[in-house]
Amino acid sequence: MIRVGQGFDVHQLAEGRPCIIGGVTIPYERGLLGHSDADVLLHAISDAVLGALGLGDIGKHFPDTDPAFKDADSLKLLQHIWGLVKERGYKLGNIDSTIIAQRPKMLPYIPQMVEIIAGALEAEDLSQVNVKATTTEQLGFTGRGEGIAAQSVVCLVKVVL
Ligand SMILES: Nc1ccn([C@@H]2O[C@H](COP(=O)(O)O)[C@@H](O)[C@H]2O)c(=O)n1
Ligand SMILES: C[C@@]1(CO)OP(=O)(O)OP(=O)(O)OC[C@H]1O
Repeated sequence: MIRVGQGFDVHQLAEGRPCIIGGVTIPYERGLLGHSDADVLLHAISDAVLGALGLGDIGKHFPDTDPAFKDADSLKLLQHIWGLVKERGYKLGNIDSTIIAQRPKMLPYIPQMVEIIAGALEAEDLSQVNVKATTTEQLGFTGRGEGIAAQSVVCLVKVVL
């Protein structure tokens, strides 16, 4: 038995904020704005995992009106969600994600993101976790550098005992 989910998220780029993507703090002149640390990639992954379980979305579990999640570490939110996966007897099949950003250049940071995501999702092998990046060729809000988007698709596999 497998279950598949997809997630998509967008955060605005703003001055005076750290640029945290996939759990990695990337040196950049601006960062992502949100109620939490605004880790757009971990949010897309969280939504993909919740979608696979039929459990709604990240805002349902961690409302952006709740002060408890102000500046929350999105890795901790994902780890909590992964607990729900394990409770239901699933493990990671594979996950594939794309960061949509004109800048900064993500490629140097992707191996570290993969390690962090693989840790949170308890992957048996790093090949189960793929992260890609693309520009939008200077088109649209991502192309103008107004924000960064991310999308993710996950496959969960029922653990056979
Ligand atoms: N923010 C980004 C965007 C892209 N990359 C890498 O560059 C490659 C080419 O991007 P195009 O949008 O021109 O197709 C892409 O495949 C990524 O490897 C990146 O590192 N950071
Ligand atoms: C993560 C949460 C909660 O702190 O806040 P944001 O960082 O604003 O992120 P978003 O992807 O808009 O929605 C989920 C929120 O509930």
